[in-house]
Amino acid sequence: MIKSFVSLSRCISRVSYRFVPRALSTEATDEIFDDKNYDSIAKSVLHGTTTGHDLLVLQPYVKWGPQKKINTKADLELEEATALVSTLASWSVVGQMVVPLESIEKKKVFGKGKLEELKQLVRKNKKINGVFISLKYLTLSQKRELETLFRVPVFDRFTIVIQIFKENAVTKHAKLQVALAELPYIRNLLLSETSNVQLGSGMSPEALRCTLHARETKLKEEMKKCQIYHHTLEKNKQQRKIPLVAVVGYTNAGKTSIIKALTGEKKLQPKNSLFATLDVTLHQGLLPSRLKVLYIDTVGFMSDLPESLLECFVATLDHVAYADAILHICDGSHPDLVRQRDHVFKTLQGLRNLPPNFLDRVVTVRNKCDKPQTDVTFEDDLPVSATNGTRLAFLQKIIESVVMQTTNRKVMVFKVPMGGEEAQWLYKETAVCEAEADPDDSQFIMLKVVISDVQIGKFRSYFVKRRLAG
Ligand SMILES: Nc1nc2c(ncn2[C@@H]2O[C@H](COP(=O)(O)OP(=O)(O)OP(=O)(O)O)[C@@H](O)[C@H]2O)c(=O)[nH]1
Repeated sequence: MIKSFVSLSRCISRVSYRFVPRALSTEATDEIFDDKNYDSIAKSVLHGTTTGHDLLVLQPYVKWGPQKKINTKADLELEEATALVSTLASWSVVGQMVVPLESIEKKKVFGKGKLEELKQLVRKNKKINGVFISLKYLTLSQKRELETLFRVPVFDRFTIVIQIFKENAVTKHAKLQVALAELPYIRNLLLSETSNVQLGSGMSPEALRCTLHARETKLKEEMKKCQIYHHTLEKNKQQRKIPLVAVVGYTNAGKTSIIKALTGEKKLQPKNSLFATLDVTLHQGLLPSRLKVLYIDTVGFMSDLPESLLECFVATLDHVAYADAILHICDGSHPDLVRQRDHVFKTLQGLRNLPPNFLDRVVTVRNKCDKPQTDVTFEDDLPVSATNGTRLAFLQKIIESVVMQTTNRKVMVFKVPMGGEEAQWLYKETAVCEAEADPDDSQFIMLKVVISDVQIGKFRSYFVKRRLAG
């Protein structure tokens, strides 16, 4: 099962067009990222390479006690870890195993006996030129000890995921986020243990601190310059013209596919790849009443990601807090559905500035219902399929009812003069669902519209009050 998953994701072409709305796209100028001093430091700990690595993937698994994980199985975690590696172009998995432990050893991760076994395995197998230990972080001393023992570079989840982020970041905004995300990791790793462990970069801790600080300042300045996207959202939020629907979910659940199906936006290119979307993008769609909405495609979630990596990306989720509806996409065919679903809910609840009754805005759908499903069911989740369109029309109705409620919109019928300024205003400012001539008076038209309280107020002051005053 694991093998077939890995080979499937390998077969999928990685060369695909990523759509970034024109106004939000900013080509990266590479000078900002080109910093030789910093690059040598980063290389010494991240082992980034363009030629890739052939990895042995080890999934440590605590059998009991407080470190034991609930809601998942070691095999599923191993599957996710191998899928992470397979996401990287020119990296591959040459071996994979779950390593049962009584607890995670502070110094060397594994106990003495297990370590000896692994050392023999790695040294004997010439195909292995790196080991991925699927834990959030390894300390510098753990990394160095294991690298000395195995004689190949050792990676943790941070170093693998940061590679994926680097490969997938398209816009300058995303590239800056990734560059900022790795700084705390490098700082913690290199500066927390300098007394016992060689830095490897040949720099004094002070020089290292200065280099990291200078880079952070430079990246943050650049980041400020490229906030176009956030301004667009902010502006929309203030004007509250077009409702926002944030689409969130575990990575690879089908967020982009659902948006593509709901908007008919042909350029969107879903990928069978983890963290394919790193740039938060906006896509316009129409609800059944012809009300326009903006769908926001967001960065996929994944559990066991280091906090420093998430922090930068949580900023991209800020707008979720003021979205009018939140569409939570789950992959109903995934064996680890329960853990993935829980993780997304927990992350959502941890977001800043959440409005009261935030959960009332969340519509949870169980995507990929065209595939064999895991046997766990959640009563309220709507089974849909982005691939064959199952229940998408019904989903749009649900989104509409949530949006209508949160934005105080309602359906109203206006009888206005045919071709008059009231009719023009209603066509411009509201969503007109139906229009028909008044059967009793052909000079008038009946417009059925979706209109917000604010718009009703405006209509009154523009037309009704004026008419009464006149
Ligand atoms: N069978 C089936 N496959 C689907 C469905 N929806 C999406 N997929 C596939 O699932 C994979 C991931 O889809 P995406 O839409 O890129 O997923 P995502 O959640 O946006 O992924 P990230 O950007 O990595 O977080 C792609 O190979 C899709 O073709 C579905 O309803 N049925």
